Amino acid sequence: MQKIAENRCFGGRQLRYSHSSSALGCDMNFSIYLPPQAERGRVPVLYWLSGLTCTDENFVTKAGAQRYAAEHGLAIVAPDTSPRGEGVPDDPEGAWDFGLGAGFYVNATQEPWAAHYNMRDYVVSELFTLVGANFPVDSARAAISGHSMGGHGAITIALTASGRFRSVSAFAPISSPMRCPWGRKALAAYLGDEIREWENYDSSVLLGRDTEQLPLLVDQGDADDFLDEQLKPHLLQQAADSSGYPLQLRMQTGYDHSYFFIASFIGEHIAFHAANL
Ligand SMILES: N[C@@H](CCC(=O)N[C@@H](CSC=O)C(=O)NCC(=O)O)C(=O)O
Repeated sequence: MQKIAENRCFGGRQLRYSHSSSALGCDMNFSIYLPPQAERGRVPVLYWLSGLTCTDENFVTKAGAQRYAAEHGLAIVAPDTSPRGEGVPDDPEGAWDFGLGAGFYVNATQEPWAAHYNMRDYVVSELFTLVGANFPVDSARAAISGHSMGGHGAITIALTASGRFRSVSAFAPISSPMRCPWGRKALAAYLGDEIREWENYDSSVLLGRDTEQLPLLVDQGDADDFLDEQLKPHLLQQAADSSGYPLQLRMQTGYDHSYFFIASFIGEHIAFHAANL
C-alpha cells in the first residue's frame, strides 16, 4: 500500500492510497478521512460508495463530509467504483453507464468481466480487511452509505454481508436495478441471464425478504432527472411496506441528482450513522 496524497482537513487528515488488489486483479486507489479523534485511538468507520462515472475523489472533493466526520469522530473510506488499468475490459462502445466507473458492486460471473469486476468482494472483504489492519478504525463499528449506483451497492451489501455493517444510508439509490435500464444492462452483462442471480443484487427484492433490519435512511430529490426511469424509490417503499422493514425514505423538494444534493444532507447522514455506531 502506498500513500499518494495527504491533506490536513478539519483537524484530521484526508489521505489517498494506491494498492494492488487481488479481488480485482489490478492496482486500485482509495481515499480515507481520519478525524482528529483517530490521533488518540480507534474510531468508527463509514464506507462511502460512489455512483456512475466517479472515482474515489468525487465524494472527497464535493460532498463536504469531512467537517461532520470530524465533529462525530468518524473515519470515512471511499473506494473507486470499478477496477481500472491495462487489461481491464470496458464497455465496447465506451458508454459511461457500464464497465469502467460502473462496477455496480457485484461479483461478475460472465466473461470477459469475471476476472476483474468483483467490486462486492473488494469492498466487503479485501478493502475492509486492509483498512482495519492499517488504520486506527474500529471495524466492529462500521456503517455504509452511497449515491445512485453506490446507494444500490450500499443497501445490497449491508443487507447481505451479515454482521459487517451496523447501519446503512443512501442518496438517490438505484432502488431496483432489475427494473431500470442502467441496472438491466449491467446485471445482464456481469451476471448473465439467470434472474435469480440478479435478485441477490436488487435492493427492493432484498428489502422485501425476511432480512436483518439494519437502520436504513434514504434521501431522494424530487427534481432528480433520473428519478422515474432509473431510481424508482417507490419500489423500495413498497418492498419495505410488504416486509415491515423500518425504512426512512425522505423525498427532498427541489433537489437534483448532483453532489449539491449530497452536500446538503451528508451531515444528517453522518449524524444518523454516528448515533448507530
Ligand atoms: N454523464 C454524466 C452523468 C453521470 C452522473 O450523473 N453520475 C453521477 C452518479 S449517477 C449514478 O450512479 C455522479 O455522481 N457523477 C459525478 C459527479 O461528480 O457529479 C457524467 O458523465 O457526469
